[in-house]
Amino acid sequence: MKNGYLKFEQIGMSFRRGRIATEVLRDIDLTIAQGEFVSLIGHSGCGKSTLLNILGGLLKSTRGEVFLESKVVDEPGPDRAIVFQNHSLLPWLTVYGNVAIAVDKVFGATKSKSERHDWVMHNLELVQMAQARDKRPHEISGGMKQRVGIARALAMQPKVLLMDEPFGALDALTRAHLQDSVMEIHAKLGNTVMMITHDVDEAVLLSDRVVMMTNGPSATIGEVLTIDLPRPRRRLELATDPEYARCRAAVLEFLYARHRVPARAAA
Ligand SMILES: Nc1ncnc2c1ncn2[C@@H]1O[C@H](COP(=O)(O)OP(=O)(O)OP(=O)(O)O)[C@@H](O)[C@H]1O
Repeated sequence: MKNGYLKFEQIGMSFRRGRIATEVLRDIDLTIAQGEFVSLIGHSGCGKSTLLNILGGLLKSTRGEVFLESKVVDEPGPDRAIVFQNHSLLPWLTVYGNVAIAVDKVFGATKSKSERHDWVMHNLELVQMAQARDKRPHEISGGMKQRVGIARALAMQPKVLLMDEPFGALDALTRAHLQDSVMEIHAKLGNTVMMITHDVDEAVLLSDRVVMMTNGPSATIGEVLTIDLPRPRRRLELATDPEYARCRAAVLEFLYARHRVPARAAA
């Protein structure tokens, strides 16, 4: 595991509306090792998506830089694939076609047609969606759509997988299945992952570290909690694990005692 693989250095972000600038993020310093799974948690509106979009190259920070393998991130690229909360599949393409379009774009010049086909199928198998290859998005469930979105992102072989509340729109059971799949895939491939979540259990279950953000405006990193639970992690066993309970309590304490949403804090 290489240290300092991904670095946020003194990131600040302000949005300007007319003559008024609002500072959303300030002084974000974070170093992520290769293969690490990091979750970002914080109250709504604190700037989690803004930070992820800066890493994705979709937004340019007003201060500071992001470095991936020592190179400045300043535009979107296939080395940082994003999975959004609401799948962004193309409705007119099949499950296969939705993954193939990304594979053709990234590997069109380096892999043959049959290699690309095998690679699409390999990634659909990783998320258990190979059987549904000929279906279109409207014919499959929300959880299945998210699986295809994850397959498409993984198929790009990104250096970093960015996930913005990837399971937020799913029911609890589907969510649990997908969390297990993501843990298995992470164990198999060793991807570096940065995931936004609002779910404390999800953050503790999946992550090597949980990055907790203070409330906005001018949000920053309040605390970083290392989750020292051995892998593979099994949710049923963890339910009674004292270290799991300690980590969970630490995140809850940060969010609901020390950084309550302003409206409630004032109440
Ligand atoms: N393009 C933009 N222009 C102006 N303000 C923006 C823009 N994007 C985000 N903001 C503001 O920045 C703040 C942070 O937004 P962001 O979406 O990053 O928060 P978040 O923590 O991801 O929220 P949530 O958990 O609700 O998704 C909000 O106040 C939002 O209104």
